[in-house]
Amino acid sequence: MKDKQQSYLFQVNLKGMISLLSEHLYSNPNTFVRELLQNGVDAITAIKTLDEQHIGSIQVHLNEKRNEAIFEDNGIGLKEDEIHKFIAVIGESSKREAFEANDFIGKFGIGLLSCFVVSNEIILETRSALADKVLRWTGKADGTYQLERITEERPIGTRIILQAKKEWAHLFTTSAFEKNLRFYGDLLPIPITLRNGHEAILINEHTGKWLNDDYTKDELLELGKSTFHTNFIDAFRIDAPSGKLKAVAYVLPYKTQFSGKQQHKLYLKRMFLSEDDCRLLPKWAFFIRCIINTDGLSATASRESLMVNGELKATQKEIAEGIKSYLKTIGVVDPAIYHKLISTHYLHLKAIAAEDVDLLKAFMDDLPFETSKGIRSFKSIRTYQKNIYYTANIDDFKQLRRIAEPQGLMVLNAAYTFEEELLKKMQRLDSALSIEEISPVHLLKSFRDLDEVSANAYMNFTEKARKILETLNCEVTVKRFQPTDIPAIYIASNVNHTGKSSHIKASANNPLAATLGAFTRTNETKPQLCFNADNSLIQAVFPIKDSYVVNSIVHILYVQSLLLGKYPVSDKEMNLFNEGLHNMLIMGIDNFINI
Ligand SMILES: Nc1ncnc2c1ncn2[C@@H]1O[C@H](COP(=O)(O)OP(=O)(O)OP(=O)(O)O)[C@@H](O)[C@H]1O
Repeated sequence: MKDKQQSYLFQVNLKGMISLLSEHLYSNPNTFVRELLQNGVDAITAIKTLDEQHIGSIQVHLNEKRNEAIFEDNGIGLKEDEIHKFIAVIGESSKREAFEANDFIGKFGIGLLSCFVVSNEIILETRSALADKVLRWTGKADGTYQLERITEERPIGTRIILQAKKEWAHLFTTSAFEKNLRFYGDLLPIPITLRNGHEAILINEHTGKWLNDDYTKDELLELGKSTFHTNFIDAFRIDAPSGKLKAVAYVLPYKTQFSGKQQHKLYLKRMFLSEDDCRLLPKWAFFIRCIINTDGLSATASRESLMVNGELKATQKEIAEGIKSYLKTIGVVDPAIYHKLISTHYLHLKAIAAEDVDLLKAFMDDLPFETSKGIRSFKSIRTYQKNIYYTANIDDFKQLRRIAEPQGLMVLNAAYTFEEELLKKMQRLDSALSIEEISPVHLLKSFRDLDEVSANAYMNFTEKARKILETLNCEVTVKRFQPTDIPAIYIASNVNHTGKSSHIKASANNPLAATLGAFTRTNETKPQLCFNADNSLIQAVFPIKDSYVVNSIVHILYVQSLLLGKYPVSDKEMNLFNEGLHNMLIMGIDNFINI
């Protein structure tokens, strides 16, 4: 090597490059159908710059016996120098630098190579609108090509002739071609005809009418039904000028998850691009399906997604605004649809309302929430009582819902995503609202202590009960609480040393027992049995002095409270219960109650 710096040119392994671009860039062997349609459309767009009145058409001739397909367009064609320059140079495109570049679908100069996936060679026969010669170019996957002149008379335009490789012969049938031509070309503005012998099928007869703003709502819904095989709740239009984008959005008639793939139909310059929304829709719009056409956004080279750039981001915002503005007005425009929308998609609406104040205002009153009195709209919750109480987790809600009822409280379950956020935002919006988080501890504080006289009167019983339950590692308390028909509540401890950790797990099923279980979470380390001094049975048993009787009653009430709280009961506890019951039966109630 000499000292002086020298420049070298990269070398390209042509065969490798063709294989890379044709076989590995595109995920689908049918891509050639799209690429050839697109070249035909672009060639017709180009000839229209010479003759505005030109009526373009694309014919696909199929010869199933010979596994041959010919794509024929009456577009601008190619001159000899253009063939050398654009067809034979990979990555060169006549469309990129053209004045009307934005009108063309292609730009990368590689699309034609997709034909090598299904065919060993590509034959292109063409007559340019700007020259008389009819030329045939034959390109092979090894990177060689021949160019010859043919004498046959030809109209202006281009034919691409492909012979299917054996393994792809099944794609060269009328049914496969019809399906693929429709899939990619159903929105193209140039008529595409599939011909097989005498048979001629027009591929895109009625398409694209929805792009006209005069299409009615019923027609849009019909289009949605035939495209997605779904009877949608509603259809509305979205315009996004940044992406020169027009879309019809459809509201799904069933609940959807917050994740999972949604099917859409995305077209770029009316050529089908993807069933994915290519990030155009906001992440919360799971309840929406769209048919979209964009004339202003760019595809990636594989033409299977959109390039993420400034226009795409601006378009995303405009689409999100479009959906939101529909949602904000639908209640006024069509109350029936508004209520259907809420009852089907309230979870998604809550997600949107959590990030958009206007939507929060528009929807909040009608959004449903789970409460201790069943599912209620926010409006009915806020009109039911002065203060709105909510729990931020499901366990607290389960614990509170039964016990809140007798206290005359409605408790709202705000454990689901967004709900607490919604409530807090509502509070900020409307200072007249009083929204407060509540927990079992709060409610327990509302349980009244006994006055000194009652406490002394019940001391004897309480002490006895304390001793009895000591062996079961359980504390005893006495309070006054609602509902009065409940004699005692078992309060689980969540600390393992009690040996009753399994009780705590099961407690979520029982609001009462679990309520008090939560109480112990604060400082208590032992479970408790809380007697209700307002309960008539407890009032009757408190004065009993007989230790034998008290023993039986305490065991029965203890196990009954466990069962009530849906806590598991051990064999030992069950035996105590049975024993107690047995004793009571033997004694006969009149023999031991001092009344
Ligand atoms: N049917 C046709 N009529 C006229 N010119 C054509 C036709 N098909 C291809 N060409 C020419 O061949 C060039 C290369 O085509 P190719 O499909 O490989 O790439 P492209 O369409 O330019 O871009 P892209 O890779 O984005 O599709 C085109 O730019 C165009 O000049």
